[in-house]
Amino acid sequence: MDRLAIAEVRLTPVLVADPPLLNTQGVHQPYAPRLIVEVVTRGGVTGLGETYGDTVYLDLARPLADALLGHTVTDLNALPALAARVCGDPSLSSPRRSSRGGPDAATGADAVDAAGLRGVQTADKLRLSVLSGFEVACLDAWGRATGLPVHALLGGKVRDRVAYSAYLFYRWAAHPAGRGESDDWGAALDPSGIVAQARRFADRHGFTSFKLKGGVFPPAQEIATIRALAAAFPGRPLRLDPNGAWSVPTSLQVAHELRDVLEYLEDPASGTARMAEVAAGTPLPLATNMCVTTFREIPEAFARGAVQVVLGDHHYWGGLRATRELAAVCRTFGIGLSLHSNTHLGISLAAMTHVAATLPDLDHACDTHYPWGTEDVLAERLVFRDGHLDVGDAPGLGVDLDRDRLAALHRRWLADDGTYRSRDDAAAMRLAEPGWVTPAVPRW
Ligand SMILES: O=C([O-])[C@@H](O)[C@@H](O)[C@H](O)[C@@H](O)C(=O)[O-]
Ligand SMILES: [Mg+2]
Repeated sequence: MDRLAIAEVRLTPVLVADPPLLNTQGVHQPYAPRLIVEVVTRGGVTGLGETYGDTVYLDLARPLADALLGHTVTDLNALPALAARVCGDPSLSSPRRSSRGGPDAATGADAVDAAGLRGVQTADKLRLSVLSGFEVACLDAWGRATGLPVHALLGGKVRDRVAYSAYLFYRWAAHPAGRGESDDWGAALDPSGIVAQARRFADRHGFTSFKLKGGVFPPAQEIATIRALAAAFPGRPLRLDPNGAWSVPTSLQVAHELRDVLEYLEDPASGTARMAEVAAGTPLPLATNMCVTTFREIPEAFARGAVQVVLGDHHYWGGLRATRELAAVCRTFGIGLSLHSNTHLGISLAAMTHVAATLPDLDHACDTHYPWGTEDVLAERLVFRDGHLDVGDAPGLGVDLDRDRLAALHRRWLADDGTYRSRDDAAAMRLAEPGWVTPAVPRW
C-alpha cells in the first residue's frame, strides 16, 4: 500500500477561453476558472482531477492538498471527514449571501449561487466540489497504478458508451470590447440562429437531443425557439432550462404550450416550493440542478413531488462515488437521473463519462459544455461519435495531460488581475449593458 500513498499534490489554477453564452444572470466571461489537481503517489504514478477554479474553491483546495499527503489514494471513504476537518466551517453551512450586493444578495428560496446557477451555495457544497477534484485524481492514480479503468474501480461499467445532448445557448458573436478569443459560431439570438446552432452540433458531434439555455428572453420568444427546434428535429428530445427565472404561472403556461415537444422542463421556477407548485399543475416532468443539489435537499423535494429528474453533478455532489449514491436514492424514489454540466475541460468530461457508464438508470442524455470549448489541458481532446463518448478500458480516466497546454492556461491565470478568477456573468454583462444587475427572480 505504501506505493499508493500520496507523496505530492499539485494544484494548478487555469483560465480557459469561454464563448459569450447568455443566461438569465448575464453572459459568460471570456475566460472561465478551473482547477487542475494532480496527485502523485510514492510509487511515482500521477492521477488527474479537475474542479471549479474560482478563488473561493482554491482557498479550500490548498489546505486539503496539504492534509492529503501520506494518505493512500484508495482511502476515499476518509476524504469527506478529512475535508470537513481541514476546510470545513460549520458556521458557514447555511445559505451564503452574495458579496456582490443588490439583487444578488437574495436569501431563502431565491439565494441562488450567483456565479454558477447551481442552486443555493453552502460551505458544504463548496467543500464537496473541491473534494470531488481530489477524489477523481485519487481514482485516476489508483487505476493507473493497478491497470484498471476508473469505471472498474466504481464497480464496473454497464454500458460501453454514454449519450450526451447538444447544449444550445443564445449567444453573441463576440465578447464585448474586443475581449477574449474569437470563434466562428456567430450570433444566435432568435429561433433561426438556434436551429442553425443545433444543426452544427448535430452534424459535428451527432447529438440527437437538444437543451436550450433559457431565461434570456421573454418566455414567448423561447417558446418560439423550442417550436422551431421541434419543427427542424421532429421527435427529438428537447429541453428548456431558464435557471429558475419564471414565476409559477409563467412556468405552467410554458409547460402547457410545450407539453407535446419537451422531454422535460428544467428548473422553470426557483426553489422547491415553487417547483412543487409547478409540478402539481403539469404532467410534464421537471428536472433540476438547482433545487436538489445536495442530499439534504432530497427529502423535502421528493416528498413534495417537486422534481421528476435530478441532474447530478459529480463536482458538487462530492465525487463519482457520491454520484452513485445519488443514483441509488433516485432509483429508490422512482426519480429519473441525468448529469449536469458547467464550463469544464476534458478531465471532468472523462470523469463524468466513467461514472455515467456505471449507472444502470441513467434515463436521459447527459449535459456537457465541452463542445463549446476550444482549449483543453489534455494531449488529445475527447471526441463525440453519434452524440456519444466511448467508455474506454485504459487505466484510470484514460486521458493524458499536455503539460505545455496546462502551463499556458496557468500563465493566463497568473497574468489575470483578478477580473476572471471568479465567475461573474453579471459583471461580464455590464460591459455591454452598464446598468445590468443580476435579475431578481421570478424575472417573468
Ligand atoms: O453556463 C451556464 O450559463 C449555465 O447556465 C450553467 O451555469 C448552469 O449551471 C447549467 O448549465 C444548468 O443546467 O443550469
Ligand atoms: Mg440547469
